[in-house]
Amino acid sequence: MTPPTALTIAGSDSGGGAGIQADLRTFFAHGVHGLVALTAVTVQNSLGVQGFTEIPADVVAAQIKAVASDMGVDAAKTGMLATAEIIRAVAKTLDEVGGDIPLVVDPVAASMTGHALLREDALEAIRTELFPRATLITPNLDEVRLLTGISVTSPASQREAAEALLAFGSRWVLVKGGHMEGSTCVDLLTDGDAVISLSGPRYDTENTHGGGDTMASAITASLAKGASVPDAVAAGKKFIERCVAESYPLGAGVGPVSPFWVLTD
Ligand SMILES: Nc1ncnc2c1ncn2[C@@H]1O[C@H](COP(=O)(O)OP(=O)(O)OP(=O)(O)O)[C@@H](O)[C@H]1O
Ligand SMILES: Cc1ncc(CO)c(N)n1
Repeated sequence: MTPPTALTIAGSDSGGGAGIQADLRTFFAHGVHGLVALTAVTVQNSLGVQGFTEIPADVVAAQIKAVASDMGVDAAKTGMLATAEIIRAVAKTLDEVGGDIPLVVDPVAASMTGHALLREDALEAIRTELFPRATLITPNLDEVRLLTGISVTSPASQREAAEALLAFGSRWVLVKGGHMEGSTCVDLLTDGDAVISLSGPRYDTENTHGGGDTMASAITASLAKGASVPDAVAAGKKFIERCVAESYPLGAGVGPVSPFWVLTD
């Protein structure tokens, strides 16, 4: 039987733990066929990002059109978009191929080691071009600070930030709390009416490379299967928790989260 399809519009991680590699293995783990529009090639390992080169914006647009026109896209997500030009091309192309495709925008600005994955003017383009088209945006706390100026340190400031982000026009906002202090990891999901707090244990591991990408692509896979946003996010939270719990060391730096448990569960 033909499985649902999910499109990732994102960069390649040569280390295999983040970017399109994380997205494709997460789609596979959900029984969803992954489609790819590659935006950039990063030179990256467990120690960080050594550099990247972007794909021409018209080639990014052509990849989206090629798969959407022939195979169909049940849900899409964006990760590393690299430049404002690529962001504008992605927004325009998504409008052309079907504005009603559920879209998860993970506003990737930097790797977890702090290396920029976005040229300087591009975060503003994500905010103005993609957020209004998004079903859900999934910023981490660094991205929240860059986008709103709010430093999230408490449940109250997490909620304040979520409301400020909603004003940029996405249907739903998920403020991820992976970088907050404490023995639990609390993510906050809201559409302005519903406010849903998703809390889980914080696992004691350094190996969280690809965690944000894996969570956003798990949510996208559930949306591709027809789940509602709250159900897709709740399932994504369970999925990423297990992937963090089973993460493994690889290289001298930060190892990746792992979806391999689905093969033996
Ligand atoms: N140590 C941990 N234990 C359990 N869950 C975690 C841990 N770290 C992060 N998470 C969860 O993983 C998901 C991703 O969160 P996080 O805030 O780390 O995203 P991110 O910063 O975008 O990821 P990345 O590390 O890939 O940049 C969230 O649901 C968060 O609660
Ligand atoms: C290609 C790529 N996309 C996203 C991230 C963020 O995890 C990364 N490190 N590399």
